[in-house]
Amino acid sequence: MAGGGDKRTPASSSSSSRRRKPGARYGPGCERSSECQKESPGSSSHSVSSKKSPPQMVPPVQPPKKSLDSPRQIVPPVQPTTSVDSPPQMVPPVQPPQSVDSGSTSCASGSVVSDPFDICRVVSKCSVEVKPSLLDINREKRRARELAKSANALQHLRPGMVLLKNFLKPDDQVKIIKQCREFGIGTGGFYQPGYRDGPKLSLRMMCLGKNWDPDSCSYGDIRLFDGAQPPKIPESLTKFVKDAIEASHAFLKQSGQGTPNPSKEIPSMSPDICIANFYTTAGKLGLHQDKDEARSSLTKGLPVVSFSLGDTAEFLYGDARDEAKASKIKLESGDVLIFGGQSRHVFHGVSSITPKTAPTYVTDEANLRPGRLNLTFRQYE
Ligand SMILES: O=C(O)CCC(=O)C(=O)O
Ligand SMILES: [Fe+2]
Repeated sequence: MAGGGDKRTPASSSSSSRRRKPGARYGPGCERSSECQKESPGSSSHSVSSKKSPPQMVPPVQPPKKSLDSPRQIVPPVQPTTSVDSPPQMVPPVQPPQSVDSGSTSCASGSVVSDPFDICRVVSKCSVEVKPSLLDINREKRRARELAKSANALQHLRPGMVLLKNFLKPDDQVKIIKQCREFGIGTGGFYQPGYRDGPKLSLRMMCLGKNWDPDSCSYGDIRLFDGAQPPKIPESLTKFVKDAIEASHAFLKQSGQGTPNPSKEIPSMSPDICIANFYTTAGKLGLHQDKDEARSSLTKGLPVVSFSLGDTAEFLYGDARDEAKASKIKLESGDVLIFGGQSRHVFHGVSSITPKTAPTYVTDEANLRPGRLNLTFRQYE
């Protein structure tokens, strides 16, 4: 969500300097205000009504303003349920004491509220589940590997934008999910961003490397509401990102793509930020631009590299914040989308998540909850 003031800010208006930037980044303020209420019970353990006044957090310290010249783009806000006068304050995640391993699920009632949010299911000892056989899982893994070699495995969507279908191998997907789960339940892990008296986003977010703050649309070294320092991006993840960029270059070099110098079209980068989003099956993300990284990174067009894991998303992208004009693609588990160079400021968002589309190695080996995990890697400077 380094959506340069243009990303995930919930909508509202206020004259304060910390007013929400409607439509910013994740654009939840506008598009998501109603979505936040729709989480399906199976997909999320939280159900917090936005109508109640949640306990208020210590007001976040105003982070230093970023030196971006480009003005933040404000989208006409869809009226939030919040009081216009009160400055937005982050709502602390509901904090039931919880040890994930000691059981955040109950046999009687299914999963219960837990924070930090666990993106994986805790498999209940007392429920009888019909699991796919190892044979089924292996068949699906084989299919994914074959698809990765097939004709449409790489797609040049527009200058600077490449889609690598099934790029992440099934076993690597499982490892990435498990790794994110560990980070996600630890310090600085997944939380549900929200605002006082306002809707909460129907996604959980966690940052690695640097923290992206939805309120100020800027990066910092610590998470303001709890002082947590985001863990560093592990080398294993960085390697997948570099491999993906190299694969995009090899693809662009191939005859027919007309790109003699692919690293001009998509520059290489060393990620030092990762924003992880977990979408429930009701999750969405409004059209936004990612532009909160430093100006040097943006002007070089250093790409955003996005990993999709779990259920399939309908992903929109285009030149304007206009869903009707946007192109649509499906992002499936294992897909890697890269947008840099001329497409670094492309508008993009997620219009829906299709339930029950995750492969069985994701649901039954990695135990990912129903929904989608998305990781976007960026280089800050
Ligand atoms: O979930 C996705 O595919 C997009 C996420 C995104 O745009 C972001 O984190 O900035
Ligand atoms: Fe984005």
